[in-house]
Amino acid sequence: MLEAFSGSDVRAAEAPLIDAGQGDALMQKAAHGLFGVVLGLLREAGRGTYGATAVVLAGGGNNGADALYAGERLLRRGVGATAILLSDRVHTASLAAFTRAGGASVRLDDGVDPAALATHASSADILLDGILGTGATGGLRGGARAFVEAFNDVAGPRATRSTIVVACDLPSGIGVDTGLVDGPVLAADATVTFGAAKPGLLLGNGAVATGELNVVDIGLDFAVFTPAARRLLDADVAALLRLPTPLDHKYSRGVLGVAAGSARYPGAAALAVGAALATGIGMVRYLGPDAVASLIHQRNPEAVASSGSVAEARSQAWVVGPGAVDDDDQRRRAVDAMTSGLPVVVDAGALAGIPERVGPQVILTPHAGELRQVLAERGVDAERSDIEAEPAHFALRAAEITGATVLLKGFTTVVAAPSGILIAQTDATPWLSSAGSGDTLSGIIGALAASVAGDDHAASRLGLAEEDLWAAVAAAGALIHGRAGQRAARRGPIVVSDLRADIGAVIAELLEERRLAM
Ligand SMILES: NC(=O)C1=CN([C@@H]2O[C@H](COP(=O)(O)OP(=O)(O)OC[C@H]3O[C@@H](n4cnc5c(N)ncnc54)[C@H](OP(=O)(O)O)[C@@H]3O)[C@@H](O)[C@H]2O)[C@@H](O)CC1
Ligand SMILES: Nc1ncnc2c1ncn2[C@@H]1O[C@H](COP(=O)(O)OP(=O)(O)O)[C@@H](O)[C@H]1O
Ligand SMILES: [K+]
Repeated sequence: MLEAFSGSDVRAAEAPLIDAGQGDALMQKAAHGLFGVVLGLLREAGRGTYGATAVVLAGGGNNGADALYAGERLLRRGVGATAILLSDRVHTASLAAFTRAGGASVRLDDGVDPAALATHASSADILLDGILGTGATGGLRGGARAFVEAFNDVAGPRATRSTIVVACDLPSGIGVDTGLVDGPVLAADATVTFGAAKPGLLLGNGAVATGELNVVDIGLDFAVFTPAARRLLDADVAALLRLPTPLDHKYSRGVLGVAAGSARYPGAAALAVGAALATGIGMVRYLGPDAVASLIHQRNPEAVASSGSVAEARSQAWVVGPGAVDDDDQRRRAVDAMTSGLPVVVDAGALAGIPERVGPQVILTPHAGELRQVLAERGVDAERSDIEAEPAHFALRAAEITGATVLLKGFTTVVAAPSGILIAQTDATPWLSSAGSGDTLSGIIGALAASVAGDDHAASRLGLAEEDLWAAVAAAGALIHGRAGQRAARRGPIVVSDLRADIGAVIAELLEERRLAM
């Protein structure tokens, strides 16, 4: 599990080492880690160090010093590096070391055109962003802001620009603890963060600006601190997957009940059932209109269908709501499932009927528009854009008010548990933003919930409290869904109903990694 600690906790973890006179050693470790990642990126781009060019952006704090020391190392390896100083008081010793190694520098002050410096920066192979680190407050200001705006103008969007931007500790322009981007941001191709990840690297637009995340160990001890956000890694998801044993039968492997679909939206139920079955669950029981059951049976004859009640259809977990609108039977089933005490994934149509207070085993899976509605019904007014800007804040708020686990969908999926823990996944591809994609996600999460429902050790295998298991299950579903999307996108644009083969393949890969790690 990747754990992220707030800027103030990182400072507190550094404090004893700095008091012991090791501040400079920490900085050298950070710079060395950054340098190593840059070498790797140059190699990946098919470049050596000789003849390659780098530009170091240095702000007024220690973040600039890390970048300048990394620049010094690059210079000594034959990289042509120059520095752009974006503050009047750049760290003296690191600038001197950079200069001694042969690096020229230019200061952005009155009379210097940011666009000219941006053009210079955008012609380099590597741009090291040492403008702002954990000392950042608010959106970019002053010369730093002018430079980043000019650079983004000149270099164009990340996907098409030629310079590789490497953020030192965090991309300048993101909120360290929130990921909030308020104004321009220097989006990175890779971020090298020191000591531990910061929450802003995992959340919201900050996660988008982070690119590939590398954590460099500089010897800080976080044992007494609580992570402010987490990200599941492959090994965590693999640890949740349940392998069938010779003693298993279809019921012991977990049965998922699905009360989804309606005369108006039959397809959503077929997608949720298909995705659940693709995870390798023991059985899916479908409850809903006969016409929807027939559609499901065209692709999944193994689904067991009826028009009965939740109490009659014995299951270990439920999915309710996808495609279920204007259908009183489905509405009743959704409420029965949510009050049954069993884990239940609540999506789309069922989000409008959540009882006032539920437990963390109830997993809500809204997109920002649906979360806006859930909050509005409980007296919290927020615009959809507010929720998109600060997804973690609003997901936590909804979890606190309802008592449910809340998974907020988007490029970055944020999961908030009522206990206050946050898990954020960035495994998806924008190709997944298509109709029916969320129905698939609920099927995957529901199947995982059914298969871990009887596993008393699942939470502790991940180092989590029992009550937070459902947040991990939801996040694991998001990882599998996102990864399946990435796999499918290699073939071309995604057709959601074709994702099921990729879901199975992703699970096979995760299980294989687990086998190799044992
Ligand atoms: N401590 C350690 O031992 C280690 C720390 N390490 C490194 O130190 C970094 C933290 O360094 P830091 O505390 O110096 O803060 P940092 O982010 O570089 O700069 C803050 C300066 O920026 C300015 N500023 C602030 N907000 C702004 C804005 N929105 N827009 C524009 N300017 C803004 C503000 O100036 P002001 O505006 O207040 O005059 C302030 O002076 C950390 O991320 C890591 O890289 C590693 O080496 C490992 C060891
Ligand atoms: N920009 C994006 N990049 C990656 N994934 C996205 C993006 N936007 C949405 N998604 C994912 O696509 C799915 C959309 O779900 P949802 O909005 O409920 O669609 P539907 O109800 O049509 O199935 C979610 O899993 C969400 O995380
Ligand atoms: K930075």
